Amino acid sequence: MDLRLTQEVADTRERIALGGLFYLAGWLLIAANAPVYVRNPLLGALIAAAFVVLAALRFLRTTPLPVPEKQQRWLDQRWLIVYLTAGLWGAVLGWTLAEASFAPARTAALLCTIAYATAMAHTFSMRRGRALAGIALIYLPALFWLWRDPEQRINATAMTVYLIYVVLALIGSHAEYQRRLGIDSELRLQRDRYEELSRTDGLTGLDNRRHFSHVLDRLCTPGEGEETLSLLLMDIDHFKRINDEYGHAVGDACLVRFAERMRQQFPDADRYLARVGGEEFAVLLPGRDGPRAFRAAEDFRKSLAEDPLTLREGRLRMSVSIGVASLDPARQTGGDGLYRAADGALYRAKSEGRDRVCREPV
Ligand SMILES: Nc1nc2c(ncn2[C@@H]2O[C@H](COP(=O)(O)OP(=O)(O)OP(=O)(O)O)[C@@H](O)[C@H]2O)c(=O)[nH]1
Repeated sequence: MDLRLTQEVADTRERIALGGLFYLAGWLLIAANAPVYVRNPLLGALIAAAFVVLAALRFLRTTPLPVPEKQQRWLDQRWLIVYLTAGLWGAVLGWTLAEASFAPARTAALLCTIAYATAMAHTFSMRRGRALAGIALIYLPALFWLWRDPEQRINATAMTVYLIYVVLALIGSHAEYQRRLGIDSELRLQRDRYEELSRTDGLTGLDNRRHFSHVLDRLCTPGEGEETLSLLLMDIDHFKRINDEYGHAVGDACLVRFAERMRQQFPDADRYLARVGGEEFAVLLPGRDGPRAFRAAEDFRKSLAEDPLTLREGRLRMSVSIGVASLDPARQTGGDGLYRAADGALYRAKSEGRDRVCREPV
C-alpha cells in the first residue's frame, strides 16, 4: 500500500466535498443581477443545473481500494470534477464580464473569482501543478477581459497582483502539505517499527514470549483457530556448557543458527515460531494432531543431531529436548493449559535423558 497516496485520497475526499456549493452560490448571485440571464432564464437554469450536478458529484463519498492504480484513477476523476467546475466558472465569468451591460454583477463576480482561486490554492495543495491549472481556469478568463478593457486597467492590475499572491500561497501550502505528509509517513513507519520490535525477540528475530502467548491464546479460543493444534516446546540441551566452553558470543550465534534451523524445518509455521526463554523455543502447528506434530518434532531433533549447526568458528554439534502437546478442550483450558501440557512433556524429555521427544498425552 502506498501510504502517501492513501493519505492524498483521504484528504481529497475530505476537502473536495463543500467547494461545489460555493460556485453554485456565486453563480446564483451573478445570474440574479445579470440582465442576459434574467432575460434568458433557460440558459441561466442550465448553467445552474450544471453547477448543481458538479457540486453533487463532489459529495459522492466513495473510497477506492488501497491499490495505487485504483487510487490514481479515483484522484483523476475528482480532479476532472474540479476542472469542469473551474472551467465552467471561468467561461461564464469571462462572458459575463465581456457584456458591458452587466456592471451590477461584475464586482460580485470578481470577488467570487478571487475567493475561489484562494480556496483552490489552500484546499488543493496536494498537487501543485493541478491546482495551478485549476486556478488558471477560474482566473485567467477574467484577467483576459479586464486587460482588454482600457477602463479596467486598475482592476486588471489589482487582479494580476492578487494572482501572484495566490500562486505564491499555493507553492507555500503545497510545500507545507508535503512536509506534513513526510512527517505522517515517518511517524507511521516508526510506529510499525516499534510494533515489530515489541513483538519480536531481538537476537533471533522470532516472536517473543509475550506475543507468542497472545497468539497461543487466540488459536486456543474456540472458533478462532483450527480444531487441531499442537505445540512443541524445545530446550537446547546443556546450553550452559556451550557458553562456558566457547563464550557468550558463540552461545548467541548458536541461538541465531538454531532459530534459522527452525525456520527451515517448519516453513509452514513461520508465523508461529518463538523464543520463549533463554534457550527455550516454541512452535505452534495449527491443523496438526499429536502424532503428526510428534513426527515433525522428531524430524527436527534428528536433523539437529545429524547435521550440526554451522558457526563462524566451526560446526557445533548439539541436541535438543522437545515436549509436544495437542489441544484437547476436555483436558486443558485455553493457551495456558496447552503450554503447561507441553512443558510437562518437555520436563519428561529432559528427565528421561535429553535428546528426545515426549508427547502429552501419550
Ligand atoms: N549466550 C547466551 N546464553 C544465554 C542466553 N539466555 C540464556 N542463556 C544461557 O542459557 C543457559 C541455560 O542454562 P540451564 O538453564 O542450566 O540449561 P542447560 O545448560 O541448557 O541445561 P538443560 O536445559 O538442563 O539441558 C544459561 O547458562 C544462560 O546463561 C542468551 O541470550 N545468550
